[in-house]
Amino acid sequence: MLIVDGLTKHFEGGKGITDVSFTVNQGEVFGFLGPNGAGKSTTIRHIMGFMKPDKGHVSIKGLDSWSKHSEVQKLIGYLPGEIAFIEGMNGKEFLTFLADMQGVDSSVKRARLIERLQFDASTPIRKMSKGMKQKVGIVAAFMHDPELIILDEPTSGLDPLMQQTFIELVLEEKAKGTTFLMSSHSFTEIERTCDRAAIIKEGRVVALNNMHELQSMQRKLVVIVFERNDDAKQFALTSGLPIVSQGDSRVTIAVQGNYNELIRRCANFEIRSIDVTAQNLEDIFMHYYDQKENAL
Ligand SMILES: Nc1ncnc2c1ncn2[C@@H]1O[C@H](COP(=O)(O)OP(=O)(O)OP(=O)(O)O)[C@@H](O)[C@H]1O
Repeated sequence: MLIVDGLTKHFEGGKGITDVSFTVNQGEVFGFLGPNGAGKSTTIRHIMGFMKPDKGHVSIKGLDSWSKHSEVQKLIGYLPGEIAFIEGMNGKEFLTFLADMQGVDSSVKRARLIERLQFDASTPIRKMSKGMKQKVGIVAAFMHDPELIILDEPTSGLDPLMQQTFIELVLEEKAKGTTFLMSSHSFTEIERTCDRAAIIKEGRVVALNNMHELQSMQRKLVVIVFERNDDAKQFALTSGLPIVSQGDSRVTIAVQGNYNELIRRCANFEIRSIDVTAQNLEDIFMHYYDQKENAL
């Protein structure tokens, strides 16, 4: 469905993207992960045909994104990182305006999406919160049943309940065979929706994994509080597990699959509490790159 091949664009000042390549198959949900400024939006703008690459190309259903951009854009539902609204319109008027341009009668689906996302579309856009504007953008990307939906950080500004509704919407469309590419900072969002994901850093794809592989990269941080400070000290010295931090009666360790070992080691001590938190995406990147660099 989508082929990104050797995409390179260098901006003045040395930023940009270099040799970005990946493919997204029909019906697949593909995640695009990376820290701020990694090059996600730049890649997406090339896919949309808004920018001419220095090198490489993008094709969608065999059509070149740059030279055939108007045909390509008809196939896509697109949510940009920052939506450009038209002055003076309310949500409904803006969506009707877009629907006319899309040339598809999407009124039924539009109303359903507005109901699911629970917002008042008759609110003037200039009075809308960031989250409400984001909802208008999501409706615009989904309403005309495009074959490919491209979303640039779709849940930024949405509360946790709406993030959940968004995940459900993606899964429903996926079940119908819609293809997705979405950039995100949220591991949970990517984990719940995507089949595969690429990790981009400093303009280069540094990893391309299926979700199972990505999940196994996610370490858990386990905070153990011991009954006695001495026990905490001894545990830290003798457990052989990777200690992240230690102080008084508290020891934090990073666990990546070695749960049995953790439980065995803890069994010798009086434990007051154990808390487990998942590493955030940024930490996964850091850990992943550290490993890579050490391996080189
Ligand atoms: N038109 C441009 N001219 C010059 N530099 C640019 C331009 N567009 C993007 N950049 C730079 O290229 C780099 C990649 O930006 P991009 O917006 O693609 O990152 P991103 O991964 O989407 O980040 P974020 O998560 O913050 O949205 C950044 O350093 C950015 O400042």
